[in-house]
Amino acid sequence: MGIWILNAQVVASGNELETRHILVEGNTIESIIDAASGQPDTAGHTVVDAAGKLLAPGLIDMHVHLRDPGFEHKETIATGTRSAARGGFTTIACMPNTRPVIDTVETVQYVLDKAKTEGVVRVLPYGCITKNELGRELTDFDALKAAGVIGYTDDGVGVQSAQMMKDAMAKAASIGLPVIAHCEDNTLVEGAWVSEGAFSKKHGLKGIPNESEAIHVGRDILLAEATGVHYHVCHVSTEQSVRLIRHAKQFGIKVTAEVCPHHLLLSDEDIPGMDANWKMNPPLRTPRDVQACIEGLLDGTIDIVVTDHAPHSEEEKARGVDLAPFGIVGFETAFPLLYTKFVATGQWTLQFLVDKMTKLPAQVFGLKQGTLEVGKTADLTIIDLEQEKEVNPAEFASKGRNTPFTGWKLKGWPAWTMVDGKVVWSEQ
Ligand SMILES: NC(=O)N[C@@H](CC(=O)O)C(=O)O
Ligand SMILES: [Zn+2]
Ligand SMILES: [Zn+2]
Repeated sequence: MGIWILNAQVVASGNELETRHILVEGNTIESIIDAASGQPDTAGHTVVDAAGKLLAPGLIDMHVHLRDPGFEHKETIATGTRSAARGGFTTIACMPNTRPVIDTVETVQYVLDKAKTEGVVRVLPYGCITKNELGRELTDFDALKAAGVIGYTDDGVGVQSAQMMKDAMAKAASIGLPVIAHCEDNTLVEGAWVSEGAFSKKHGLKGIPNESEAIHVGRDILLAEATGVHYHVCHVSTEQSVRLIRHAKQFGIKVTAEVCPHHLLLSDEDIPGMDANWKMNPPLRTPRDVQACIEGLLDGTIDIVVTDHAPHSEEEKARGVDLAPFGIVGFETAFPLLYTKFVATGQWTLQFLVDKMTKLPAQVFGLKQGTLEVGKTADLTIIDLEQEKEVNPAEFASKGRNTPFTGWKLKGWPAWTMVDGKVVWSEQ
């Protein structure tokens, strides 16, 4: 007995949709048939009616924070993966800035075990570049790889020493895994929480300059060229970073990059006041930077979209902008935000958005998921492109409520998520 998904709208190309019936048996996509050839015999099978809704490969998010172990008051693997499922994600890659950080085989094992027993989506862990993310000593890359990490990163902080980064890249290159970099030069940031721009000027605040990010991007591109590593840039937010990555790609350097919905949709000029739900790292930059990120995504300089889902407790976010931690949640608003603001407005095709969240992340990180094909594992997402509702953090499956998008009226809400042939979330 399998599951027939009937009358699903699948992306053909551009904005063109085709109606398909899809049979899932066990954990596999058994057949995909053209609806024009008639209704299949569904006797003995479960039927899911997807009429009028988009069926896409399960969304993939290569940059998320699950907070487990150590910060379970912010999120757990159980709540974080449910939040991901609700956002239409079926594969997520989690950052190692937990407590303890993911810098030992035991912690990798803990995350993988917990994901298997309590998680509802695929969880791929990253391991730290340096022990405790302190930037002083490299972790055991070989042991972490054997334990199952898919790349190395000190996300949350930048690797300050160029020599340390070069050693990390050389080692990662020798064992065929990528280095994923949070790009931030601490000496240029010191205590600021917003970028240098209209908001910081208006309020007389010290601003974070664009160079604090781009200086690392430039440095690391040169180190990637020297070592031959696959270098992936986290949460690109500045015009200068986009320019450097574009140039590096033209030179054939193995660099890839990601951008978050908030850096495509918000600038520092949108910050309403001293509200920590608008505090994230990197900060919201100027409208010019937002434009550069959009252009970078459109011309392929930026390869993929990620959420950087970064839940914090309400109590932590209420400490005031100086003391509150950086970060906003992202799983449950990512697709509706980008669909409503870029696809429904005619700026991007639906195919472009779906590819940036499925096929391309799979390609960049060498995953077998990300496409809709017979014989593949059934990781699927049904999205209601027409349903319109307001962002309401009280409805989130995440423990985090920290979002600047509260009250935004959006379309394109995920309605049903399947991982490995099992329905892990359904609107009804
Ligand atoms: N993005 C954030 O603002 N915060 C992240 C860290 C990070 O992604 O650098 C976090 O762990 O909270
Ligand atoms: Zn980061
Ligand atoms: Zn992050």
